[in-house]
Amino acid sequence: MLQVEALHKSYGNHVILEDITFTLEKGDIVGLVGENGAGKSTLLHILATLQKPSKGKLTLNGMTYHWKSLSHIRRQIGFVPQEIAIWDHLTVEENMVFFEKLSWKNKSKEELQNLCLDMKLNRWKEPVHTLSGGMKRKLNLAISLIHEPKLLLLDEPTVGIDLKSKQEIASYLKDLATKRGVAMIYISHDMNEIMNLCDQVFCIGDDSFYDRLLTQAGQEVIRL
Ligand SMILES: Nc1ncnc2c1ncn2[C@@H]1O[C@H](COP(=O)(O)OP(=O)(O)OP(=O)(O)O)[C@@H](O)[C@H]1O
Repeated sequence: MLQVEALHKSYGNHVILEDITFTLEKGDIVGLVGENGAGKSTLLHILATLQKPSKGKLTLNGMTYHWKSLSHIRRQIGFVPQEIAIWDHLTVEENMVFFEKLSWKNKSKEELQNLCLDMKLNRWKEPVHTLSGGMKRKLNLAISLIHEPKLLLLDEPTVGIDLKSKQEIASYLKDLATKRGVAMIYISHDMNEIMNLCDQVFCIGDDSFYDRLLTQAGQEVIRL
């Protein structure tokens, strides 16, 4: 479903991503790990169409990323950014309705509320500024799923979320992958979370620390 061919990204002389090539199939859940500054968020931002690569070809479900016209690609992508991107002064309900209006799918309030409940968030009528950090992350996740994306890109989505909710969200995401064929790329520094959730793991950056750690633990690792 997703093909990434010979992707490069530089800022001036600073090469961040060099010759990245990989393929993702429907329902794949792939971890993306590497040390701070390895380029994980940069790669996810490019896949999410938020940054342009310096070179390389990207194809999603047969459609090539054309950087002047990305709406068809964007419809298929859900992105959970590292920074929480929600309206603090609105309630959970108002945030969900706001983002539903921006999306191209029509969802009833009941469906939107159920999505929050799937993320273990039950503060429907409460203003976001009264929520804990972990609850805001749950809302961030629920928002990314409103338009039923085919490819879900998650940048450290569960930082600060309690362990029980984390495990419940992981099983929800696994269901999305197996039942609806959603493919996911999941950045985390939590190797237990990565090993619990992901079928295989992509490692980037110069340091092979993660490769060794995960291989020793029996995880399938691919160095990009
Ligand atoms: N707009 C920018 N201009 C110049 N350099 C940038 C810019 N954005 C990111 N970088 C650099 O690109 C490199 C990769 O950053 P990126 O955020 O992708 O790393 P990361 O692997 O996600 O790190 P972390 O684990 O800390 O989140 C870093 O060296 C960073 O300083």
